[in-house]
Amino acid sequence: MKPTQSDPTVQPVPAAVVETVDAADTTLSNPRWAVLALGANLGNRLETLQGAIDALADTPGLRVKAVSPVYETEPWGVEPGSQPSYLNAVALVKTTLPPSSLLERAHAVEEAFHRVREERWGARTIDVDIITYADVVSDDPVLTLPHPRAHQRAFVLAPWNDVDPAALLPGHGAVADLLTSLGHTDVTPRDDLELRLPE
Ligand SMILES: Nc1ncnc2c1ncn2[C@@H]1O[C@H](COP(=O)(O)OP(=O)(O)OP(=O)(O)O)[C@@H](O)[C@H]1O
Ligand SMILES: Nc1nc2c(c(=O)[nH]1)N=C(CO)CN2
Repeated sequence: MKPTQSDPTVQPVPAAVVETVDAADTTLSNPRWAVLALGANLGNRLETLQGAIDALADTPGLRVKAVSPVYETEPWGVEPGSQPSYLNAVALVKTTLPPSSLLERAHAVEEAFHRVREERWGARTIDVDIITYADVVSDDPVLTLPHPRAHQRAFVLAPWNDVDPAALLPGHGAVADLLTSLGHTDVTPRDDLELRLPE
């Protein structure tokens, strides 16, 4: 960090101290893999998914490394026929952001696409969930890791399995096995649609 020129109260930090602090901050040199699930069932769903992926890619400290195929999926957890169907996809990212900052960024992206939170599992322009962050396990309700319902959701497991067939869901096992037991229930690949990996 450089001292600001304009603030006379800020003392210059000796270069050796900066180096020591940076070296201790393992996140700077140690990006973590995270799996993000995206879903949209209002508005122009594909455009919104792409916009959300592009916005995530514009985040300092975050690189989008892979984007899954797109699936058309039946709304999960609600009365059948009560909501439009979703488009779902998964993005694999590498990030130096800590989990809490990644969640903040996910929420900022949702807000940018006018996500409204009214009811649980209500229809939405965009939802960005953190499915895993490295091998972190946490039961904090603000950020539960892995996502507590990911193992029950073919709309997460099917696209995740496509981009990472060897993936493991901490505490639950291989994604491929979870998907086999669950079946590709209510999820259909949309081979006519494609999300771009940001440059
Ligand atoms: N792994 C996680 N990813 C995203 N949000 C999480 C996670 N764990 C806990 N949360 C919390 O859940 C709250 C509700 O999130 P959200 O409104 O996206 O839920 P939902 O998408 O409707 O349902 P679900 O949590 O079942 O996917 C968020 O404010 C967030 O703090
Ligand atoms: N098909 C589908 N159903 C859902 C989805 C979703 O993304 N796709 N998200 C939910 C809350 O996260 C609740 N139900």
